[in-house]
Parts: sequence; C-alpha cells; structure tokens
Amino acid sequence: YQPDQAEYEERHLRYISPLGKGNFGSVELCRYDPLGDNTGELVAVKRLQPNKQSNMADFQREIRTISSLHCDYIVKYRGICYSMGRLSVSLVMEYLPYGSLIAFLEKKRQVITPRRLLLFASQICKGMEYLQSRRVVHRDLAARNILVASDSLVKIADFGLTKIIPSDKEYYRVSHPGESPIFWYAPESITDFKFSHKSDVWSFGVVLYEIFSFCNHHLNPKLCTQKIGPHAQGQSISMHLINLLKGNWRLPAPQLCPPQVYSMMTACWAYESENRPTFSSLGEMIESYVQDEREG
Ligand SMILES: C[C@H](Nc1nc(-c2c[nH]c3ncc(Cl)cc23)ncc1F)C(=O)NCC(F)(F)F
Repeated sequence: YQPDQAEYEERHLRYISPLGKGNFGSVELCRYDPLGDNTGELVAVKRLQPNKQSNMADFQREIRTISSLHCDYIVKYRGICYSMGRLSVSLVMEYLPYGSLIAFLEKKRQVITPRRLLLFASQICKGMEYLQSRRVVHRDLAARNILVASDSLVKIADFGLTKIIPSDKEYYRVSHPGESPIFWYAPESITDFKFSHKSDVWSFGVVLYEIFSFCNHHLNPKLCTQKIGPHAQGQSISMHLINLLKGNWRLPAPQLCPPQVYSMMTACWAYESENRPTFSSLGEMIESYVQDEREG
C-alpha cells in the first residue's frame, strides 16, 4: 500500500486515459501499480506541455501551492513523478471519479435538489475560506474547475493561475490580461488586472449562478454576449461588459433559484470590491438559509 508518498516512479505509473487540457498542461488518468497486479491506486497526473519550458516556473509554483494545501474541499496533492531523467516533472493528484461539476450537474439535473446545490456551494465557500486563510487567490474559480468526489462532496481544483498575496498588500496585479473568459472576472480584474480575495468572491457569485442554473448552456454567463451583441470583439467586449456592469446590469436570477441565493450572488457582484462579502460571511449566509429551510 502506497501512503501518499511524495515521489512516484515513472515505470509504475500506467497511463489509462486522458482527462482534459488545463491552462498549460494536460491531465491524464493513470494507475500507480508497483505490484503490477492492477491493485494500485488511480491517480490524476498533470503533465506540462513539453514545448512550453517557459511555463516550468509556473508549473513549479502550482506544485508548491497545491502541495501546501490541506483541506477536505480542495483536491489532494499526492506527489510528483520525475521522467526523462529528472528533466521533466509531473504533478500527481487524487483522482475524483465523478469528474467536473459542470458534467455532473448537467447529467443529474433532474435528481439534484436545491438543498444539495446549497451543500456544494457551502463546501466551495469553505474551500475558498481556507485558501483566503493561506493568502492564496485562485484567479480561476469557475464550475469547470470544481471536481465532484461523490454525490455529496465537491472540491476546488486547478491551481495553475493562483497567486499568493504579499503580506503588505491587499491584491495582486498581473502584467497581462487573464486568459479565462471575462464573464468570471471582477471588474477590477478586467480593467486593471487586479486579483484579490474579493475578486475570487465575484467569481464565487458566478459559480453560484452556474450551480443554480445547472450549468445550463443557454443560461451560462455567455448570456451577456447576446446582451452586448455579436459585433463586439476582444477589448471592446470587455469595455461593453464593464459599462453594462457600471449601469448595474447583472446576470438574471436562474429559474428555480431561491431569492435568498440570488441575493447572495448580487452581493458578490458589488461593483466596488470592498462592498463584497467575505467568504466567511457567505458561509454563514448559506448555513442560515439551509437552517431556515430545515425549520421552514
Ligand atoms: C485538465 C483537467 N480537466 C479535466 N479533469 C477531469 C477530472 C476528472 N477527475 C479528476 N480528478 C482529478 C483531477 Cl486533477 C481532474 C479530474 N475531468 C474532466 C476534465 F476536463 C483538470 O484538471 N480540470 C480542472 C479541474 F480539475 F478542476 F476540473
């Protein structure tokens, strides 16, 4: 039995199938099977795209970040695997069999209750509260980056874009526009490339929207593109979106979304970052709402 040791020998890591493409790497399902009898554990292995050495520094940072996080609501680091004679390294993580939250919600939308959606929301909130306690800003919080461990447990994953907030600052400013779709970004991240716990709160509001619209494609945040009109491209899409947000336009409440949950979303979408709730206060709001529902 292999406890979660830090180094995996490549010769025992058996490739099974591709899981998906991430920010700058791809993730594969493998079995770590040193006994060679198929009793080894299934793991998710993230490999850096070989030709992008420039990302090696980012990948090393991702490994350093995820290996320092210990929380039930964050995908677990298992270790690393050197290959090509320690020239290249892969990140070994726990494998979550139910896959991404988007696929799960679309498949199970008929049988999932709003109560279960709130449970998922409170778990994501607790995971984000933990990240905030470690001064880690995720920068890419979206339903596509949430994994499902079981029918009643979800975990935050994909730490490829995270930044650590310096102790003397409230936010992190990156030098280039983000690569993610702008609909998950807070206004200050779009206009000034500023990222903070408060911009993660904005994205959490969008994740709430995704969860309560069951990641229903025709209702997903691209909705505002129709609002903006297909003619706008690139930079001007951002400026259109910013002007809509300044004019207090927000994504509409998804069908079947309880009013208390929609008011949480709109609280996360306060234009000024300092007016947004903290993850701990959001956690309390969700708990109190679940409590009321139970008593109601
Ligand atoms: C690029 C990889 N993409 C995918 N991964 C998985 C997956 C299932 N089960 C998994 N167990 C552990 C991991 Cl790390 C991934 C998966 N399923 C579909 C994907 F498209 C990924 O990391 N996505 C980010 C995040 F993990 F947050 F969903």
